[in-house]
Amino acid sequence: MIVPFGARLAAAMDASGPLCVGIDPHQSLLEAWGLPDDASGVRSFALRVLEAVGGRVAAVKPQAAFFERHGSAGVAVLEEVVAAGRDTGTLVIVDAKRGDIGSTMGAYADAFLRDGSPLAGDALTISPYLGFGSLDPAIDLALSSGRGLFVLCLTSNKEGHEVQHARTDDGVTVAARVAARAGALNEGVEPLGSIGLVVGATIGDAARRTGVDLAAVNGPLLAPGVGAQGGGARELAQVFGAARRQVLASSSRGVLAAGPDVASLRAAARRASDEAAAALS
Ligand SMILES: O=C(O)c1cc(=O)[nH]c(=O)n1[C@@H]1O[C@H](COP(=O)(O)O)[C@@H](O)[C@H]1O
Repeated sequence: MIVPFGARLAAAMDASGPLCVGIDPHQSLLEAWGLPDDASGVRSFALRVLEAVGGRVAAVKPQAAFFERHGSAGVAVLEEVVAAGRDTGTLVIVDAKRGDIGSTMGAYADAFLRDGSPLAGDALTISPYLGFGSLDPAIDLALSSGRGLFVLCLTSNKEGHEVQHARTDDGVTVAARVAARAGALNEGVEPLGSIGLVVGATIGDAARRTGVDLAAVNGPLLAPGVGAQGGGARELAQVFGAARRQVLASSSRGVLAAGPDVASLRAAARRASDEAAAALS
């Protein structure tokens, strides 16, 4: 029986706390860890993070760009990391932020969401800014394979408002429309739907200002921006309010800066997870 991603994530957050550790092998971090800026360095880095946090946090999120910048050898490492992450029992969210017209989106869906594909983790980040309907092939495949999606809604970067806060002909903001479409797909699903949103921990009161009803999404809310971008306990509580139980706080550099020592990385992840749990309880 296929257990949907939303149910698997809810169980993982209950068991391990509401933290996702981003695996972002920045050039500067590789250097700080004494690793070469090539695919072998990225491999050592990512496997070290998995050794530290695999099976101990709800999810990990390898950021595809940092693997892709090393070409096919880097992509092969991403495939290895997706498999190794899943082997630890921790959910793997592949952060590739894909988005394209529907027919091409079908090919991305095959790559990142189809059983047997080496790049398919448990969930994928995707962009709805070619129109929410363009995501249909990914939504169909995610739901039929027990995987999840995190659709960019209110992102943590300062430029996101240009598109996300814009109002459509009927006066509804783009972000509110994205959230409503995700909510419709998750309607009535217990304990949590599988079509999540990305809502940055740094957005302040933007959900209220844009008319986004986060609780009504009834799906997971991936909250990057924790740690290095300034999101902390106060920000998480402020941004998410009544939707707190849906939040998966995500930190990359905030945890990774504690490396390369495994015990230090593990302790940093524990602290971040405990802080997020306290802020979201
Ligand atoms: O989808 C994401 O994960 C994401 C969305 C967003 O709005 N903001 C954001 O920072 N991210 C990702 O989250 C990670 C943040 O890294 P740190 O700032 O080091 O914690 C990066 O991999 C970003 O690409």
